[in-house]
Amino acid sequence: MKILTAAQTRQADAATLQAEGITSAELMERAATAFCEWLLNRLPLPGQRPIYIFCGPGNNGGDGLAVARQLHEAGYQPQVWGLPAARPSADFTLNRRRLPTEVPYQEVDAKKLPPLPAHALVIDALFGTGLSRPLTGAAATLVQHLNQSGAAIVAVDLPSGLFADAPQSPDSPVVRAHHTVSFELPKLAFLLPQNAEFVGEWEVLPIHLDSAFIHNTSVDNYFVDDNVIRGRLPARSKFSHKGTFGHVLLLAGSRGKIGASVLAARACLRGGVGLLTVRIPAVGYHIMQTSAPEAMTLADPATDFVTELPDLKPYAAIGIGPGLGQEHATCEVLRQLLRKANVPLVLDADALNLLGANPGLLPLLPRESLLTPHPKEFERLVGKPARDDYHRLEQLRTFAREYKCYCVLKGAYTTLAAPDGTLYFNSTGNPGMATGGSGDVLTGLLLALRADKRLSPLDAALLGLYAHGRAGDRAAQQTGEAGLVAGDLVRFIGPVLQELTATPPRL
Ligand SMILES: NC(=O)C1=CN([C@@H]2O[C@H](COP(=O)(O)OP(=O)(O)OC[C@H]3O[C@@H](n4cnc5c(N)ncnc54)[C@H](O)[C@@H]3O)[C@@H](O)[C@H]2O)[C@H](O)CC1
Ligand SMILES: [K+]
Repeated sequence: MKILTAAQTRQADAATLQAEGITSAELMERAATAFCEWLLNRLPLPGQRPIYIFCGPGNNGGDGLAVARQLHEAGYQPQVWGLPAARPSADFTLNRRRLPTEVPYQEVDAKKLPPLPAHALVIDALFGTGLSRPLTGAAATLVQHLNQSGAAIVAVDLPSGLFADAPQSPDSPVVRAHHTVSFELPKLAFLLPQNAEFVGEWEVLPIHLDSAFIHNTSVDNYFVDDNVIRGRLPARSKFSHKGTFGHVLLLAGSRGKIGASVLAARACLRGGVGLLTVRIPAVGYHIMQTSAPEAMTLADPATDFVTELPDLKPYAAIGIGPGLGQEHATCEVLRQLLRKANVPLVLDADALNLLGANPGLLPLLPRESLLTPHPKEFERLVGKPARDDYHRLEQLRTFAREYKCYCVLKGAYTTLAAPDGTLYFNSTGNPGMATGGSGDVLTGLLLALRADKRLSPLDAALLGLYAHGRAGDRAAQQTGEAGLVAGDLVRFIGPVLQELTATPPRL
């Protein structure tokens, strides 16, 4: 799914009006109908809960007025409050006129704001994608009043005061919505941790914007949901053999962190790899052989950490990092690997910390390497903290472009940057996955998919991130979020990959 900017959303509206030959008021009616359908499925019967609709002067306010009319038609008695405005939009004015006389419409007076009972439902239709500057004056006072009311707030399209795709100034008030109900495509603002307190739970309802326009519009950001991923994994041919799915090498583990290498190895095996060899310090030899008997184990001459790079010839892809430690000798192994490897690399955890501590190694990264930092590791990689979440995304884009790599920033909506700077936001996963070892599982899974020659590097990465999150969602259904441990994810990799596999066309 594409993520459009506010400007592109306006263009999509215009393209839709032209392609369908409808008026902007008709499109607004469609948005209001979708919103009301969503709301009516959740509202108690009329009369049980007071509904307040706050409308701004633009088309977001116009949506609010159309919603008020439709709720009235459904038997509810909303109160509408409008911000005083010198030049309301044409569709606001039209819907103001269409508002039945039984629906009270009052102008907001910042000095005498309406009292809001805590059990009220507030619909925030003050500002949407047309917000052009931080809120001040009556609008700012009203937003603070709504936030302090304790009422449940549902925002139309965007919480008022929040920009769709840019940071807001820290002193500008923003509505703290419990739900944000938007139209057609998600907005970048919904996906950033710094906006979570304003956006609440979010939903995107279809209003059938012109699909040709959306198809032809190039964007910097994508949201990766089930529709994008399902069927991306080709079915296995009846005649495939273990060579088809590649022989991979995993360099991992150090004394006290052998578990990380075991989790990565198990995930790699469940990810469908043909053959797996693990390079591990001698202390981990027996552990690996018993915990992952399907893997071949190459013990390092050193007991506690990896000190020697094995012959790389047999391998279709190589992973390095889980539990690796940051010894000097291990850093030399990484340096040699970066110099010698001519197959896809997956780098995680201590391999990234070593890169961060030795930035001279970064230019050695082979093209299309896949790196999987969490925000702290990413900060070490780029060498400076981000000002905010938007700035971090720009750092991520720049990093991927500069080193021609795929770089994953792990977290809620884990974000993949491709070498051309495009960002892909993953939609699966849950807070239960914020637990030690879940990154090691991701590394193993990505390594298996990266070795699968049938998948492009982009597809391998997108599929791996999506499947990892979905395995986490399945696991959490059984264990609860708090009870989830990384090993639980491994069990669900197989079934999840099966679900995402392409099915042959029906006869
Ligand atoms: N495709 C869709 O998703 C559809 C969306 N619709 C709704 O339309 C709004 C966007 O409407 P627009 O008129 O462009 O903008 P707003 O209503 O958000 O606000 C514009 C209005 O507000 C003034 N303004 C801007 N910033 C401030 C400020 N800081 N303080 C005071 N006033 C401000 C500006 O001058 C304008 O007067 C979208 O979000 C959807 O809700 C359509 O209904 C259908 C299709
Ligand atoms: K709004």
